[in-house]
Amino acid sequence: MPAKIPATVITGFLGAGKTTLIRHMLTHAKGKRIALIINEFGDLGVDGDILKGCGDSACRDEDIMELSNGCICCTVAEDFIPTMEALLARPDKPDHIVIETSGLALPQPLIRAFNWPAISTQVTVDGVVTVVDGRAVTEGRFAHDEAAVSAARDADDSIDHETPLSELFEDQLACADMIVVNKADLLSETELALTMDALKTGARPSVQVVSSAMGVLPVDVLLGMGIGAESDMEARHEVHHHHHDDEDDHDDEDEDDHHHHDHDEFESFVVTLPEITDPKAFSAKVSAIIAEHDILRLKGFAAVTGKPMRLTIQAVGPRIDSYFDQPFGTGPRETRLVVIGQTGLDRAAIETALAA
Ligand SMILES: Nc1nc2c(ncn2[C@@H]2O[C@H](COP(=O)(O)OP(=O)(O)OP(=O)(O)O)[C@@H](O)[C@H]2O)c(=O)[nH]1
Repeated sequence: MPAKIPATVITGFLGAGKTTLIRHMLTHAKGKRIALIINEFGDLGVDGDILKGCGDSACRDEDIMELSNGCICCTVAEDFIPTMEALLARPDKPDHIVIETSGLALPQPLIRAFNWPAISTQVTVDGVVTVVDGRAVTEGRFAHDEAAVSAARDADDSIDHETPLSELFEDQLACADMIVVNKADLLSETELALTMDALKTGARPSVQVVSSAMGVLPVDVLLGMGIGAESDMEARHEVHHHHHDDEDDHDDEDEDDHHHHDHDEFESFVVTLPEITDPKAFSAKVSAIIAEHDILRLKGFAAVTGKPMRLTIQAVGPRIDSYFDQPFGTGPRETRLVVIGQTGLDRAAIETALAA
């Protein structure tokens, strides 16, 4: 039997730094051929675009496969499995497969899909890497106080104290074989140490917790964890159930209902604008709009008058980043931004404010 191809799943909340980490990995995995499957929330393939054309890469553009933008947990059967099968049917097989889940995905159904016969005979899960925005965690953006929650639960089983945000975050952590506390550059040494300790305390004993800035980690640390064993799959499963143990004993179907529900909590839309003239002023305005409308994530590309390069705009919560990344291709010179938030965003007001 030929050796199975190892697959690494990269998960983590919106804007944690998954794409940044993968980009670093692809440009430092010399000699390996990596195939990449991307599932992004929102209708604009920003991540795929950033990863394609990143020059000296272990992944050729044709080895980057983007899943249609549905939620990966709900479309595993229709989308992910056929994509994997197509990849595995190619004559030139990759050395490693990397899957980037959307920041809003619950990774569990995806991980279970590796047990499908057509896949399990050829691919093994090497590890699940959960990327965490160290700054957001330190600021308590996903906070929920573990002790307070369990005390309240003990007092009254029927109370659901978790917001969808913290629940998603915990599910992503529960699946991890390795937790990467990213954005270490935005933390003091003490903050970083405290955050890492807190994550270690909450994780299974075998889980490694490492830190990074801009996703810089040795490729061998990320790929080649060699944790495909059934026992670990079981462990992940159990931790997952543990987090929902307020709802008795549910089977897989219940879980599917459950995350359908989670995904109704979020929405996204794309705003298309003409060229912008003043990137600084535009960034400042975008920041203000994000704060006013409680937008979780905004990203895309802007056309700036007089500049041949397109301006990549990335905002995660209150932080906004912009940089010129590559020339406009053949596409129209326009500004396209994807806006992601919890359901109830005032789309009309956001569009008007951005266009003003
Ligand atoms: N300061 C700092 N910024 C970072 C770091 N890692 C990523 N970023 C920035 O954070 C923003 C989001 O990074 P991405 O890599 O796109 O995050 P992601 O997890 O792929 O985002 P989604 O795909 O939208 O969920 C970008 O502006 C990055 O440049 C880091 O370690 N430090």
